[in-house]
Order: sequence, then C-alpha cells, then structure tokens
Amino acid sequence: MASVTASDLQTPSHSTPQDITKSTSTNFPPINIGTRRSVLAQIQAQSVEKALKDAYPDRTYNICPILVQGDKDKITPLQQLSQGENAKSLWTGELESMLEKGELDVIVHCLKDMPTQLPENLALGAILEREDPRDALIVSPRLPKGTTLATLPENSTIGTSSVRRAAQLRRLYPTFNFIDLRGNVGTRLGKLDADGSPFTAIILAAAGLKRLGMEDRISQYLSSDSGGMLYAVGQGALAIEIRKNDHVMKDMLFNVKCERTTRACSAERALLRTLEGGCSVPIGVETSWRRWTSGVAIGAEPAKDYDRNGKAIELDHKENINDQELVLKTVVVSVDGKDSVEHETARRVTTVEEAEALGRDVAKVLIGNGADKILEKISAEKQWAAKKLVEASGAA
Ligand SMILES: NCc1[nH]cc(CCC(=O)O)c1CC(=O)O
Repeated sequence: MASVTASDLQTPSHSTPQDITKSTSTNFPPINIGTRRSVLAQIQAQSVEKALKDAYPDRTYNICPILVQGDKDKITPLQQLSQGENAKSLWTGELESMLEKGELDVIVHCLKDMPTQLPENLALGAILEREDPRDALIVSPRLPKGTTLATLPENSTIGTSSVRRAAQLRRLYPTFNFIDLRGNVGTRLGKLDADGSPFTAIILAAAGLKRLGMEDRISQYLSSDSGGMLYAVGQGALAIEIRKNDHVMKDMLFNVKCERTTRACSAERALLRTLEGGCSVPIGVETSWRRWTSGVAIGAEPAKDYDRNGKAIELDHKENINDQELVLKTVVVSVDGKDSVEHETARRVTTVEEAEALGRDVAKVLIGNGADKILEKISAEKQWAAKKLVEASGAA
C-alpha cells in the first residue's frame, strides 16, 4: 500500500470530516493515541478518542498506554526528580520520542502538565473543551461532609505537593500545616482516609475527580468567590500534542478543538510563559466569559461555567464567542504566603493571538506590581536547593 502523504490529504478548511475519510478510509492505518498508564490518563485518552471518533467515525483508533519515567520512580521527592535537565523528560520524554518516531500520532496530556515550550518538531495540536477547572477540597472521613476551608480546624494538616496550592492557602489560613502528598488520585485519597492518617484534608483538581466519577468526595469547590483559591494555568483542559509537520492531524483536530477553551488557556499560558513560571511556581488564574456589546460589558458578574455545587451551567454555545469578553483573574503568591500580587482584567479577544496578548499584558502588570520580586526569590531558592542536591549526590 502506498503511504498516504500529507499533501494527498490537504483539504480546504470548509470541508466536512467525511471529505477526509471518504473512500480511502479503509486504507488508513489506525491513529495511535499515546497516554500515560494511570486509570485517569486512560479515561482522558478515551475521551480524546471519542472526540476524534465523533468527528471522524470511519477512522480506527488505538490507545497506547505507556509507562513513563515519572511513574516508575515513586520514592524520590518530586522536586528532586524534576530538577534541571530531567524536568521536561520525566513525564513526557518516552511519549514524545515515540511521537517523533511515528510510533504514536497524538499524545494526550493534561494541559496543566504541558510545558509552555515544546520540543522543536512537536506542536500543541488542539485543546479540548475544559472540564471543571477548579481545585477541590476533600476532607478526612472523620470530619463532617460539607466542611469548608473556613470551617476546618485551625491547625489542620493539608496534603498537597503543589506550591501554588500551599502558597495560596498559607496566605489565607496561616495556621494550616502542609505535608507533601503525591501519587495518583486513588493513592492520595487512600492516604487521606487511612487509619492514623496525618492529613485533615487534601486539595485535588475537581476535573480529575469528576473524570473518575468521584466528585462525591468533594467537600468544597474552590474559586475566587468561594475559598479564595485560583487554579493552575490550563487546569481541567486536555491537550493533544502532535508532530509539527503532521498537517493531516492538524486539519483533523480543527474539528475537535474547543475555541472557547483554546482562547482562555492561550491567555493563561502566555501569562505563564511571560512570567517564566513552570508548574512549580505559585501562579493562580481564573478565566471566564461574559457578554460584551460595543465596548460595554453587560452584567457585573462574569458568566460562570459551574455553579457553587459544581453543577455545570449550560453555556449558550450558539452565542458568538466574539460577542463576549474574556475575564482573567490572576494571583502570584510567595511560597510563605506573605507576599502576593493580584490583577483582574477583561478584554474582548477574537483570536488566539489576541488572547495571548492579553496574557502577556497581564503578566507585565503583575511584574510591574511586584511579581518579579516574588518570582526572583523563588528561583534563587530553587537554584540554591539544586546546588545542595548536586553537592549531596557528589559526596555520596
Ligand atoms: N499535576 C498532576 C495533575 N495534572 C492534571 C491534574 C488534574 C486534571 C486536569 O487538570 O486536567 C492533576 C492532578 C491534580 O492536580 O489534582
């Protein structure tokens, strides 16, 4: 069988999915979807497979769960594992080299875990519709259901390995203590629930729990108007990584991506890129859309995707996204929670480029208001820790 090249399949953007798959569909090899091995990762890969299948029912798909380095080593502390050179390759190295070699056609990621800079020959192919982006509070079974951050005991011990979550919580609740907690969702819940557990509560992304059907464990959804916590850049959204020169896949993904999520997350990622923050930097964001007419935003409250109980509110997708403006709330917090800079702004963004410009502009405002000093201090401390680590391993 002659191999199908990208130029054979170049189709005008107005073409329907059938135009691409029609007649020659049986000649196409399956689309190999790479993912990590955890249950959650595989559920996420299945939702990407479903999105692709809905748009291209004639193609065949093959989910390939891969055991990656970061999942093999569960003993070395995360921050140590992800120092310097290892930082990028730890979770994505194996998958990306398989994608480069053509053994995979797409990789499914949580957008939150994707670096803002990708390897030269790979690209972010699409961002899918966002699941609930908020953080969630899960309390010990020894506490009453419905316990909130505000009603937790004063000296509660919170399990999280996220610097962003801990920093924001330290700022709001200076009496809380924090213990590192890693592993997949099941492991973390197990550690919270165990007899003699040191944890009063843990924080997890609502998205992961919802995908696993475990949202009944959520005691409080955290947001700017409930709990005062902002989420991580890209949280709750799935991203598809492809080869940069794979124009066939690029065209296919055009019918799979969510424009609303793509614009919001593009603003968030441009902000992060400009602030040069990795996943370990305490930057919180919250994005939403609200109606915009001729320069006048209607309604003081931004349109919410989810109500206070985490129930999805129907977004009117017939409403033109270009008649809305993107509201971007941001916070940068020092690790000890003592210093913070916040900024909120709204702007109509009709393209991804405009969304990115919004993110960069907000980053500049944050820097101007003192975020640079907070981030410099964090990066100096990180370099110090890395140096100590090298010294310690040299001595061993
Ligand atoms: N860093 C781990 C990670 N990466 C993405 C998610 C949540 C799911 C998502 O954001 O789509 C999680 C777990 C967590 O933060 O609780």
